[in-house]
Amino acid sequence: MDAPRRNAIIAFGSNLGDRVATIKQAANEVADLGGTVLLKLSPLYESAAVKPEGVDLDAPEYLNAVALISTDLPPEALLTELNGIEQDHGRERHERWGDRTLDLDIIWMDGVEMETERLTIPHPRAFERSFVVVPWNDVQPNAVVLPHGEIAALAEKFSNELHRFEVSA
Ligand SMILES: Nc1ncnc2c1ncn2[C@@H]1O[C@H](COP(=O)(O)OP(=O)(O)OP(=O)(O)O)[C@@H](O)[C@H]1O
Ligand SMILES: Nc1nc2c(c(=O)[nH]1)N=C(CO)CN2
Repeated sequence: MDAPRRNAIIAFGSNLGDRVATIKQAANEVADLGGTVLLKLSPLYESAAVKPEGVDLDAPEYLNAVALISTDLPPEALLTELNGIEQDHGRERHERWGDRTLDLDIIWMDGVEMETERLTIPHPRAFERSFVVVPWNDVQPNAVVLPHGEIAALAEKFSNELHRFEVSA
């Protein structure tokens, strides 16, 4: 039987190195994954780094974006592929929420609710993050994820916490 094909939201974050190039390349690499189509990529947004102690204005600022994809990869296989792309972009893990060249998270997959040691979907912290919710609303403005509600309403609430990052041609 064919593997089920699902839409999913992938979040991109970068606050080290050439952030624009890294996110653009990573989006192309996600689009090139087997069984996967990139349906929409949001604009880039810039925001201060959120650390476990709160917003850190001394840390390099983040660029964030999200992609709406369609994929027949099962969740764990998709995570493995995303972790590989992070590694290819020099991702190092030191402390929690530490500065990074590239972070790729699975935010949501249609019809998937799971919590294992390796993977929680929907991403448990996504709905309190302006840098996820605002670009998510750009690519999927009709999304509703219970119990959180309409992504458009959450995005409206958070819209003053970050700004669009214009990339020159
Ligand atoms: N939905 C998810 N998407 C990506 N990774 C996840 C998810 N759920 C659980 N994980 C696990 O989280 C681990 C740590 O990921 P990572 O180091 O990128 O965390 P982080 O980005 O610093 O923090 P946060 O999870 O709050 O965004 C990953 O190795 C992965 O196994
Ligand atoms: N502004 C911003 N802050 C963060 C981000 C991020 O993507 N953007 N990611 C984190 C861990 O995933 C922690 N803090």
